[in-house]
This record gives sequence, structure tokens and C-alpha cells, in this order.
Amino acid sequence: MTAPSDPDRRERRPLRVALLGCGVVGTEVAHGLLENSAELAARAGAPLEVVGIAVRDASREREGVPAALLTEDAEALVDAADVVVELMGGIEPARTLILRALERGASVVTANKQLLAEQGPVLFEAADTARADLSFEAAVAGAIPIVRPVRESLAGDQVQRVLGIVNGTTNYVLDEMTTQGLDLEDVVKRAQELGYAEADPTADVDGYDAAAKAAILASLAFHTRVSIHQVAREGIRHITRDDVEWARRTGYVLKLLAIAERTDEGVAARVHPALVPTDHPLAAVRGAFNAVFVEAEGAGPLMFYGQGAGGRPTASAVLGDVVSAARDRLIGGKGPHESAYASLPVLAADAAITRYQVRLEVADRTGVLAQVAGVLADHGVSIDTVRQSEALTAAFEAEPASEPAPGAVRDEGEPVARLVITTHAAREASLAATVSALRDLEPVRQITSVLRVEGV
Ligand SMILES: NC(=O)C1=CN([C@@H]2O[C@H](COP(=O)(O)OP(=O)(O)OC[C@H]3O[C@@H](n4cnc5c(N)ncnc54)[C@H](O)[C@@H]3O)[C@@H](O)[C@H]2O)C=CC1
Ligand SMILES: N[C@@H](CC=O)C(=O)O
Ligand code: NA
Repeated sequence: MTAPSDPDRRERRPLRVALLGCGVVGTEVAHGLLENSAELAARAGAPLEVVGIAVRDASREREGVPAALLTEDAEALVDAADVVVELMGGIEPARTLILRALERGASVVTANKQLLAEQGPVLFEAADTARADLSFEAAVAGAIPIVRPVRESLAGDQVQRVLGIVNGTTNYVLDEMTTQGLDLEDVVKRAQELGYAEADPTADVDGYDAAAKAAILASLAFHTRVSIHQVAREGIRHITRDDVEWARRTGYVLKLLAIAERTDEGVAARVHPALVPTDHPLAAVRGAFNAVFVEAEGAGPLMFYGQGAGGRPTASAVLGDVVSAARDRLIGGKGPHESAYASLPVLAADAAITRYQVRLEVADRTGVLAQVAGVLADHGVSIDTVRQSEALTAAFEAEPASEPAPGAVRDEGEPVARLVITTHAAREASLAATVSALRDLEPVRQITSVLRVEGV
């Protein structure tokens, strides 16, 4: 007769952990595994032995990381591990190494949102086939537990909407621009030094990183595969100090938001800068912190807040996944497998419905306001508020006039009025057509900015 399977009688041999990558996050994970080994062993149920760390240059010293652990042979390291922790980033060789690990039955922990958002289905299928864990808490909103709550705790509910700040770098940049009056480029450099930015910070500034996270959250929340290519994306590269200042003067703060929604027609995900009222909780999210609101039918509104970037905070989420994967291995089981996907339609970007703030410069003549209002009305875009003229113009006395749009006629002596129009909710497609028509309107000298307004 076979002995009953009693987890407490299983052999507690050390679990071999391989790290791939020893950068900002990898270094902190290595420190955590090496310095807290006794505590982690007690929590996991077996010692977690670091068998090696794959790096590009093994001859380079890394503080607090024994040189003997460094190797340039990532494949051999993967083949020697029970748990593979991928912290190299990028698509290749991360993808091949993760698949190799899963095919061998090793558990995988990764922080690689880019890979998950582009190639998630391949990886999840490999994990399910191998009955091995593929965990990625660090891939969305750094230290904040958000993947596990959406994937597991809300698995019995119907999530309707996920909205939040999921990129620490851009939140830090916009915050510094708002509070210190700095330019975008200077603050991005600082974000790199602080370990918040991706290896190529374009991924942060142009919204790719947030779009990857939005795709992951939308997939988990709506049980529908959403890839990064289906997320409408606009970054913060075009945001100027002027935009930030106008936001402040009109009662808002600029934030890069990720929004995923489920409607009767399907699901939609988008990432863009948005004006958030100064009294909205998201306005108070400073520095590299992130915050995510989830609305579910049964649970109602939920809010998650914490550090979204940086080595230590991200390593916390990675280490949590490592302990969890170790526990699953010790009982011979696997964490959650992927949902049988509902495959709801993923909607096009221009289906989104939002409020907008449009700033423009017009010839300061009688009747211009009516002409502008007429263009909005013609496109079915209803105006909420219009601010015009002296008060706003006077506030900018010291400010140099902005460059006119290419082709715009600007008479040197002509008085120009600034208008700030806030709309009621309108379809993205209607707003785009409105802006295009405004550009062609004779008295319009410049469309200074078009920003969405959220959280009103
Ligand atoms: N830094 C952060 O705040 C966060 C980062 N992440 C993710 O964590 C992962 C790692 O990010 P960081 O540590 O910030 O990046 P990093 O650029 O500091 O570290 C990556 C390391 O991997 C190494 N590497 C790359 N390709 C390699 C290869 N083929 N063989 C050996 N080593 C290789 C690089 O030399 C570098 O040292 C990325 O997927 C990133 O998106 C996730 C959440 C937060
Ligand atoms: N570059 C990312 C790091 C965490 O995911 C960010 O700034 O949020
Ligand atoms: Na997280």
C-alpha cells in the first residue's frame, strides 16, 4: 500500500533558485535571498539555495553578491534550477529562457511586463502544460499586491473597471514638473538614477510600460486576452511645463493613467495623460508611488496603493512570489492556472468616452467664441465650461507667447485670446474630428493642448 501523501513528511531538500539578471531589481532580490535565508526557509518550508546569477559580464564585481555565484551561461543555470527568477527584462533571451525553464518543470517568477503583455499566452500555456507556476506580481505596480488580488481574490466576482497610476517613472516626472517646475528631460535622468526607469526610459515616457501593465490587468480582470498592441497608448513626452502649470491653475493635476473597462460591447484598455481634480485621491499619489482602483460588481470599489518602482520595493514582490512558488513545489502542486478565457471583443481606441480640456489661442474678436462653440456643437460635443480672456491672459503676462501652429497666420499686432474649454463626456472619435475642424477655423491661431479629464 502506498503511504498517504503527507506534506509534512516530504523531504525538505533545498530548492535551487536561479536568478537571471543582476541589475536594479536582481541585485536586491539576490541580497534578500542571501541575507534572509533562514527566515525565507522557514516561510517557504525548505531552504532556498541560490545556485547562480546569470549576468552579461561575470568578471564585474557586484556589492553584496558573491563572485562565485555569477555566470554568463544562463542556459546551464536554468537547467540546474527548481525556481527561475527572470529579471533581465526585454523579449529575448528572456522568453527562450523562461520557456526552457517551464519545459523542464521549473517554476518561474518574472517582473517582465513587456514579455507578458506581448507573449503572455505562449508562456501561460507552457506553464499549464508543465503544471509549473508562472508568477509575476512585480510586473504590475511594483511592490503593490495587485496581480494576486485580481487573479485570485476577485476570481469569483465581475470586475468592471480598473483605473490607476501604474508607472512610477512618469508619476515621479510629472510630480517633479508640478512641484519643482523642472523640465521633463532633466527629471527622466533623475528617475533613471533612482532605478525607477526601464533600461530604455522611452518605454516609460511614451507609455509602453503602462500599456503593458494595462494589458496584463485587463487580461486578468476580464478573463480576456488583451495584448499590449490592443491598448490605446499616449505617453507624456509632449507634456510641457506650461501644461502642468495650466492644469494647476484650472484645478487639476496631470497624471499618466491606465484604464481598463468592461462594457456591454466588450473590453477596452487605454493609457494616456489625464487631468485629475486636485481633490481626487489619485492627485495625492506622489513620486514613484502607484495607485490602482478596481471596481467589481460584488466587492464594489477597491483601492491599492504603494511603491510602484525601485529595486527594494520591486524585490519585495519578487521574493513573495519565490516563497509562494517554493510552497507550491513542496506540496507538489501549482498556483492558479489561467482562466478559460471569455474572449470578449477588445474595442478600438476611438470608442472610449471621456471628458476633455482643450486649450486654444484665437483672434480676440467679437463672435469668435460663438464660432468655436458652433464647431463643438456640430460634432455633438457638449461644452461644460469655457474660460477666456483677461484673467487667464493676465496670469501669463510674464510668459513668452507660444509658437504658432505651422501654417497659422498670426498678425504681430493682433490681440490673441486664450480659451480653455472643458467638455462633457464625448467619444474619442468625435473629439478628434472636433479638434481637426477647430484647426481649420479661420480665427483659431493655435490648439495649444488637448487633454482628457478623468475622475470628475
Ligand atoms: N526597476 C524597477 O523599478 C522595476 C523593474 N521591473 C522589471 O524588472 C526587470 C528588471 O528591471 P531592472 O532591474 O530595473 O533592469 P536593469 O536594466 O537594471 O537590470 C537588468 C539586468 O539584466 C542584465 N541582462 C540583460 N540581458 C541579459 C542577458 N542576456 N544575460 C545576462 N544578463 C542580462 C542587464 O545587464 C542588467 O544588469 C525588467 O523586466 C523590468 O521591467 C518591474 C518592476 C519595477
Ligand atoms: N519603469 C517602471 C518600473 C516598474 O514597473 C516604472 O517606472 O513604473
Ligand atoms: Na505588484
